[in-house]
Amino acid sequence: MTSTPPKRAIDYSLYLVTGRDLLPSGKVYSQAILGGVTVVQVREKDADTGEFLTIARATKTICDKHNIPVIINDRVDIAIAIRADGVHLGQTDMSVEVAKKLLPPTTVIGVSVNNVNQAKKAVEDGVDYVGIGAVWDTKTKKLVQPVVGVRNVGELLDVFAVGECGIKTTNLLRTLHGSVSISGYGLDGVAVVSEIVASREPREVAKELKGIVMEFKSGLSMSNGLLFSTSYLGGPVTKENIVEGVVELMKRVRELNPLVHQITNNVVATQSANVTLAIGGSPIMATAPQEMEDLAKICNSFLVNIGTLTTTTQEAMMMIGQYANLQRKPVVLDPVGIGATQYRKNTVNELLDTWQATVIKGNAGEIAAIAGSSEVASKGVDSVGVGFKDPASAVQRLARREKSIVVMTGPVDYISDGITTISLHNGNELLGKITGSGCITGSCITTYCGVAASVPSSTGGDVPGRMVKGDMLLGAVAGILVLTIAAELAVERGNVRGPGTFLPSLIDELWTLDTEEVRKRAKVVLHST
Ligand SMILES: Nc1ncnc2c1ncn2[C@@H]1O[C@H](COP(=O)(O)OP(=O)(O)OP(=O)(O)O)[C@@H](O)[C@H]1O
Ligand SMILES: Cc1ncsc1CCO
Repeated sequence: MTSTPPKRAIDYSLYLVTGRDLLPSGKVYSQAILGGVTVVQVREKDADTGEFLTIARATKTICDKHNIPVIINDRVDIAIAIRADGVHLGQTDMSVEVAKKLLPPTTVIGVSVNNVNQAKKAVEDGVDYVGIGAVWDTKTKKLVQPVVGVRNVGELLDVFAVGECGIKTTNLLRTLHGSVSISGYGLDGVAVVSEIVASREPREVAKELKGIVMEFKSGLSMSNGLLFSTSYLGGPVTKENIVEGVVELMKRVRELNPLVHQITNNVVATQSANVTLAIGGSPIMATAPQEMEDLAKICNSFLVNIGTLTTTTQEAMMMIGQYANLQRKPVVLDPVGIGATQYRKNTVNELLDTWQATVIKGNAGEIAAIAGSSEVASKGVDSVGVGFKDPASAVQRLARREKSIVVMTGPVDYISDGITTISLHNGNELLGKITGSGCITGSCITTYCGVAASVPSSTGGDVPGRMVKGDMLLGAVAGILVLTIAAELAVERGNVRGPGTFLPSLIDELWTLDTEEVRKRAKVVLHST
């Protein structure tokens, strides 16, 4: 009996797609490989057969020297001729079934997929890997299929795994993070074209890309795929640990006076800045796109509130989130009134497709609109009705889908990072009677998240590969608890006669809030979902 030799095991971490661009000297090639490229695909869409063969052979010679596998795009005959390690087939190329008949059984076969049905078909056909793409729009090739988008990759990963297109050093970590599937699968690697090929420093670029992929993969395996979970409260997640964590954050904000950038609406800008000051932060409300890059460098955290969206603020919002992701600093999204207009919906979708939100905060109507649920309706910026039947599950599901902390406000507030789900039962109904109480909640959350990164974990550090360091779940809890407990105190003081006198009293109580009061009053419930 003869047994078939095994296929070559391929490390897909950094998958370079190229062709003659890196030949003939081969120097750039070697540099890219030395920098960390783990597999090369030769893709030549315009070359005739003789030319393709020459390019493929030359590539194989260089890759063999470095023991790097070579995959041929589309041309099964060329793969056979040069004894390539694999073949990559597009949806309009030769079928997997026919390719398998022609190729030696040791040849790895990969397929490009763009949606779940194509991924399922590839698995049925018994391919060795799938390339999901294009994840971002790309100038490298004319796209014949729609862009998948980072937030939709996870759904495909639950079927199968690997890399993609349109990846750059600037969006790589966000791509990896945003693609984790609901059940915790991540990409095995990423396919890169122009970022390396068009670079003057291919070795350096490859090294940087490889470093990010490896850091992410190690974090994902350390956290059993739950990389987007951000709780490490210094021990088990208990009510006591949560409240002590909040107290620590209150002290930190007062000590560190974090700089908190806020693009917010013009209804609440002044009260948001005052609330930020009252809890110990330093607000800067800036909306010009031209200043976003500078602000991203100096601020601790960022709030994006779409309450009075304009084309200018929309542009600034697109920019600040990307810069925040690059700086690995927290960015909080408040999708005010998202259910009211198509413009708001489209903008929020575009923002979430472009950058990773650390926290998404909204009332029940806003959370339902983002989740695509019709269970809760909105009226303008307000939520209508009693809310979700199972609010804890609703926030947990959305947190998993968006890989972010989700906060849903209301008489009871629900918070989840996709793993831990908490409800908070403090507050006063006057909070529902002033405009912008949700918006100031966003300012508080952003301020505490800005210092959460600086609170060392007593469990011994952070999981590598996260978008931001620090316990962002705790930052979100702190924002809500501080505001709602201060509201209780403001009303109990006795000089509040209605919404008009409530707001200044609330700001006073935030200013003087004692950590002991928070320990005493915090009503925290942990949910097992
Ligand atoms: N009836 C209530 N009882 C106690 N706390 C409340 C009540 N209503 C709202 N809150 C608190 O007020 C804060 C804001 O929540 P709310 O859901 O009212 O925001 P919102 O609808 O987005 O507000 P806005 O659109 O005016 O900014 C939360 O911290 C929440 O706990
Ligand atoms: C009333 C209102 N309109 C746009 S933003 C805002 C503040 C409360 O969300």
